[in-house]
Amino acid sequence: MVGNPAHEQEQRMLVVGAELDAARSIMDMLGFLKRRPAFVTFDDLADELETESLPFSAATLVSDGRVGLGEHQSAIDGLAARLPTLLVLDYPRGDGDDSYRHGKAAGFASCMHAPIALNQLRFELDRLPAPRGNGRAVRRTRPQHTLVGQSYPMRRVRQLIERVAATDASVLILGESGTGKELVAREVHRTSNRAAGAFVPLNCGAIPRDLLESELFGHEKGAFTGAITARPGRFEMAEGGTLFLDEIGDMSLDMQVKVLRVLQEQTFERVGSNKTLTADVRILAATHRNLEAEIERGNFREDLYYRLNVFPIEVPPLRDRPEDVEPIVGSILARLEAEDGISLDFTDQALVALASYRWPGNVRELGNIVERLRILYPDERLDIDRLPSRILGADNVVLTSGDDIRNMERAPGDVINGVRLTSAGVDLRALTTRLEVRLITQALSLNDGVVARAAKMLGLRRTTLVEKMRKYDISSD
Ligand SMILES: Nc1ncnc2c1ncn2[C@@H]1O[C@H](COP(=O)(O)OP(=O)(O)OP(=O)(O)O)[C@@H](O)[C@H]1O
Repeated sequence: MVGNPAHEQEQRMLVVGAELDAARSIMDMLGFLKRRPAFVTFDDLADELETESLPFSAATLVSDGRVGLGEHQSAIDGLAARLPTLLVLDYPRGDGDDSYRHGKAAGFASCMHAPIALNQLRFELDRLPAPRGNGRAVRRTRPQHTLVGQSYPMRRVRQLIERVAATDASVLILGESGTGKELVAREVHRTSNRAAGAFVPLNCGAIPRDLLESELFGHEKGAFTGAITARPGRFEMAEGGTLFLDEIGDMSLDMQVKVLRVLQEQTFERVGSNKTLTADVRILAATHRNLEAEIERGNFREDLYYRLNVFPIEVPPLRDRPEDVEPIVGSILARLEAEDGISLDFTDQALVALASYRWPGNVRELGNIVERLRILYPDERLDIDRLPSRILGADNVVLTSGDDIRNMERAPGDVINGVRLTSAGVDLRALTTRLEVRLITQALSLNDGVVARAAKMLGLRRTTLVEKMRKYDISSD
């Protein structure tokens, strides 16, 4: 299935521009993203469109300001009607507003201002819709990198996104690593009135301390050793759009002061310059750290915390929304299959096992496991015995379905019907202990630590539960 020629054709991208040089950097990025770009000038576009079935899945149109979009209007309209088209405006913001308005009217799938970051382009490409009725180029709908899951906690997250998107408020996105904080940030941007501007992410924890300042604010030529040319920073790149400061908890105190100033005064300077620039940028920040604890430890500024925390969104860990596991697996499989044609399926038992696992690495860990299984078992339907041992380990009890848990009162025996022993075997004592500990802890927390009520819920005498709590060192608070 890999390398299916029809599929390769699906991935081709037509790039339209005034001349090849103007489109060079976007062509390079598209090549890197395996979109097999083919270039055509505005002048030749009409001829290209004569072909009955275009061998492309999408198009990118680069307007560098010298050729206004209006000049080739009918060809461009024809293109946008046949292929989902990404519009790249490669000239200073403000100059091309008319062309941009025209661009919207011509029905472009998306519009971005240069300079464009690779991951920004990848994200936009993932969101492009399928080609419209173009014969040969019709393909499966490409599922996108979007927030999947209809569990109550995720519906709540979506409600919060909806509520805050329309405002310009700063948002602090909290949650464990891999829960989808960046996706939440992208969703806020996508649904905000800054959506036509850039979404510029920056992982503050991944950039060495001494480079972070110039990464954020840019620098002038000669500002420090190695600053051979002047460079804009992320604030400038995000002008009119959104800057996503990931892992803000890892930012040093002196950088926190500088970010706070932009939040308060909307101004900053490039490193090595005393010219003050203004920033029309919405800030979204995320962290897996407990910032209040970091404030107490003196690692995070309280004033910045309150500035950022205008609207907090907490993304729940995957173990708190097991019903999302199956749809997320489905969406990951569909997306990857659209990319390389390899399919994979799971039996119901395997899906239940995946949903019962604790997922310490959250959705990222789930995605990695699914990707690995596709490589190991392409085009197979996987049962429970194909899953990694840690998923079937003593930490995990496999239940037949969520309904069985809810029906426990009526048919307690059903809960264990789905437990399956694999050839790897199991440490029964450890498994039983963990099951006991888990159910006791849950019963206590569901009953606000009231032991008598928890005991009733577990069908135990109070004294027996107290004994077990002592044995396993479980406290009631
Ligand atoms: N609800 C979801 N539906 C589909 N995919 C998801 C969902 N949540 C997360 N993902 C995927 O999981 C991976 C990790 O998500 P993301 O990078 O947004 O997490 P994060 O919380 O920002 O992680 P970190 O704290 O490590 O930066 C990404 O590949 C993302 O596409």
